[in-house]
Amino acid sequence: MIWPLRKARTQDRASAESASEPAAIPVFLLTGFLGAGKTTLLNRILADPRFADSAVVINEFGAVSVDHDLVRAGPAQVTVTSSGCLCCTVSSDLRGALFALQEERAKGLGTAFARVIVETTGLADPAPVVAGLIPGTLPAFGLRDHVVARRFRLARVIAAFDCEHGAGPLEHHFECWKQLAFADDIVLTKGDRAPAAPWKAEIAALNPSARLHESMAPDFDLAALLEASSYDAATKPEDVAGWLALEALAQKAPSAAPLPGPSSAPITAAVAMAGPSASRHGGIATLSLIQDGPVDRTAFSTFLQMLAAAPRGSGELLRVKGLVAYRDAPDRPEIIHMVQHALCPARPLDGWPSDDRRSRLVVIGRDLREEPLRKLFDVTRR
Ligand SMILES: Nc1nc2c(ncn2[C@@H]2O[C@H](COP(=O)(O)OP(=O)(O)OP(=O)(O)O)[C@@H](O)[C@H]2O)c(=O)[nH]1
Repeated sequence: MIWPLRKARTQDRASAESASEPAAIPVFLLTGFLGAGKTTLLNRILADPRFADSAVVINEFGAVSVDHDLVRAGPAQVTVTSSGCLCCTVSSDLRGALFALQEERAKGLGTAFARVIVETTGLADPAPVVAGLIPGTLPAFGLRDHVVARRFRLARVIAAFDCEHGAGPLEHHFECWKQLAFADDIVLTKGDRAPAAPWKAEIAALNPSARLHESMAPDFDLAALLEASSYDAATKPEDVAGWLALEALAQKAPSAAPLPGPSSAPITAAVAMAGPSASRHGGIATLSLIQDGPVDRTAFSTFLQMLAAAPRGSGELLRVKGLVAYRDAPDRPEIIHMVQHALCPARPLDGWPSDDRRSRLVVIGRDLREEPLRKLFDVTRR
């Protein structure tokens, strides 16, 4: 007789608490290597009325902002973190962004949202980001982190994998491998450019628990990616628990420094990822190329072709993205994408997406030679 009564009282208290405490907002981490198709997937999600009530956190690095101009956010609230790569600044940037979203929500400001989608940079190591979102894994700093831990929960990790250009990153960039290992869902992209089938066995062996989707498949439903759940590291490949434990150790140590990435090559390009990012992403740097006004169409096309044809000895080119306007159409900028050395079709816009009307490109690569690149780009202004 006593136990049922006690149980009932405990349940009463629990339900009273849950009535006063709003349910934690699910956070979906969207990851995948440079150019894998994260922003494309995010734009698809944001264009779907079922997910219009999403807030978005975008991480960009480099001296010039490009990424958030490529997101077609619609009514979604977009927060940009830009002090470094998310995996190196998770404690400050991501938790800070979530706290700010929560504060606005509490004050009734901003657009109401039912979930948060965080798009990481393509080089992000998912371990610190996931660790930062699982309460108790990384140290909490003050009220902010306790609020974030209570009000948000990591729901799913979604990784995009590029069937066309994925081989190089998977072989040479450990981040790519790790992004797949942490994922609940892996979206195979660019199935229109290269078949997805040959990748399935390899990816399933890497992460047997992940659900595989093909972004071009007629039955691909975005709702499957964004379903309510709680991230469970225990269901992932064994290494995942080890990487999370290492993050916790590294951050709890008094001289906490980010764990280095697999490469320790020196940074040579101009805008190397600042501060701690440099040690995690050793050797990979971002270079920003900016023209205040529109550029010459022919000269710019030559510039891109030369970049695409650049021999391996001139550095490892991983990604080029940006917004460029031509002199003959200064109010209709075009979105430029290159994934590794492959130029993607440019997408013209009806107008500038923000007040920043500079033609600007971000070039990401390893051991890029800055001077020749800048000189080549300067020609586009003449
Ligand atoms: N043909 C084709 N192109 C795609 C597909 N998905 C993405 N792309 C193109 O690939 C390029 C890179 O796509 P993004 O969505 O910007 O890739 P991302 O992962 O956000 O890239 P980062 O910002 O560098 O991390 C763009 O030109 C896209 O249009 C796809 O399924 N098929």
